[in-house]
Amino acid sequence: MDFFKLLGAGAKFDKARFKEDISVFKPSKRAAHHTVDVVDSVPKELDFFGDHGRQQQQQQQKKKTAGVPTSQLSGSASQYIHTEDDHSPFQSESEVAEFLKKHRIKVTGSDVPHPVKSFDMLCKEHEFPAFVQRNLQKFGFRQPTPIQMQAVPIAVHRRDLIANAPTGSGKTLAFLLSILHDINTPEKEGFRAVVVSPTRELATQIYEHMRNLTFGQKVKTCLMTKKAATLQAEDPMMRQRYDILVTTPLRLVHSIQKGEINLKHVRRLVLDEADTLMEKGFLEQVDEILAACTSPNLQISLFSATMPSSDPVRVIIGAMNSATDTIDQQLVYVGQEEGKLVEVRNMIASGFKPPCLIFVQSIDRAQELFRELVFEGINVDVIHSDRTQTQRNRIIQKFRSGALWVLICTELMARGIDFKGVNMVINYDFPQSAQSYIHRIGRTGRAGRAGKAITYITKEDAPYLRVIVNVMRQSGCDVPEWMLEMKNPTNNDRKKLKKKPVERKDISTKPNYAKKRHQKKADGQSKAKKPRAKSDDSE
Ligand SMILES: Nc1ncnc2c1ncn2[C@@H]1O[C@H](COP(=O)(O)OP(=O)(O)OP(=O)(O)O)[C@@H](O)[C@H]1O
Repeated sequence: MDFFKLLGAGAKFDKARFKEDISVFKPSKRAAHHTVDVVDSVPKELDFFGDHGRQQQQQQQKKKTAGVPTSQLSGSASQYIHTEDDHSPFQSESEVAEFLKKHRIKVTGSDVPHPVKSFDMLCKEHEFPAFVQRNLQKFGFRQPTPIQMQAVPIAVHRRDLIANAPTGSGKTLAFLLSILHDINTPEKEGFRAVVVSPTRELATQIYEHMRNLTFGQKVKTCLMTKKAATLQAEDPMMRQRYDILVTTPLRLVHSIQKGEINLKHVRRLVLDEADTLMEKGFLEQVDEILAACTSPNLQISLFSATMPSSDPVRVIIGAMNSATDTIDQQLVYVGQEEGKLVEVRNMIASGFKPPCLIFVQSIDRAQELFRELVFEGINVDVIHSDRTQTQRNRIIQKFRSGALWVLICTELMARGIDFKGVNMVINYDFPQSAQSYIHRIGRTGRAGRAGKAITYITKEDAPYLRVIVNVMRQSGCDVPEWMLEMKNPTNNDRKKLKKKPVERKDISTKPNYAKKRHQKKADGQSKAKKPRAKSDDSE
């Protein structure tokens, strides 16, 4: 059977150019004789639907809408933000069940509080202070997204919570509102709420969001930077001035270890991108933070777009991963490593719609790609954890303002960062896990906007391709049948990939002799360079 005849939307394979590679993608014998159960093959923690039925429904729906421009699909922005005509309290449990179904909200746990239909209902029923509703209006939040409808009422009832909702679906506002319900006036007893997030960029974004929500109020939020930590260490009275802390784990652990911070009054702890924070490296730090939060009233909330299965009250927002309908996901086979540069250059030459984020798997590769693209006549820069904080802040600000068209980045930028208008994400290097894929492509298609995600595949990536294909299929993308017949990587393969990325040739169009000369020079310089410090960032 010629599997490549079956190529459909979502995958680009130049059969003439790569004819020798076709065998790499031949299906496993086992798979070729079975109907593939897509839901089964998606990692358990990402199977948010848990029902194959919806999967098929989605595929049928997709077929019906084939050919319709992405921007017209399912009302785009309305994917998360539905305007409810009826704001009256729920009359019966069956009405609640219907509402949850309509908004694709799944809740597990006992005695779960009802969702709310609007911010008005939320603020009235749960007695939020008046400024919250005022500031929601002021900053343009008219109608809650599904995660906000359900997670906030749960949290205000002082329940521990695990919340899974797609990238760009408003999780930040959900946990900030839950904190503000409890902590909305200054009490001068030090931090009473802590939000932990894996990167400084994300922490800054959360801090700014909270500043907007508390606009005009005396309740104070502190972003734990090096400077803030030093100031608070020098003057312990400073610590009493703040009520809410937003921090990265390592920064907070430093302060705890030096005895510069007291978390005994903390009664709300939020872990954002919680699955990352539960991974080795961060977990030890999170343990230490938990040990320092000694209040018997401590309430913990975990938020992420990807999360392993476990128990407490759990809210799952149905759109499985990221902006299901709003991200047009494509795979492009490029053969060898060199094929990627050809693709990127073609894209630039043929005109593309910036802003665009390009993900690579290491800092070295980010720099290499930058050196290649800097002469292409586009505004491009590169961000990773070896750049200074000032540089990182400036680059993000430039990218946000549109002054930068292309931003090359490492995994550092994969999570949480809210660039509203990103039109395209390119996975220049194949992501190391389904989770990484979901978060990376989730930088586009946010809050209902349309976006495009392109993933380059080389021969070396073929054994792992199914990981992404499963996610694509589960989010309703058209995936050619032959891809679904490919072998699933074993759990060991997955673990291996997660630990160490695929080895790749340098990104370079320089001839070999020039590379050697350059390498000699670089070796000489690196002897003088000090080793890279371990940072908070997840790379
Ligand atoms: N109720 C709302 N109405 C309108 N816009 C909203 C609403 N809630 C959030 N947004 C906007 O949606 C965007 C995405 O929100 P947010 O960054 O919280 O997503 P997220 O779910 O945390 O995504 P990720 O998993 O990628 O971190 C933000 O620009 C935010 O301001």
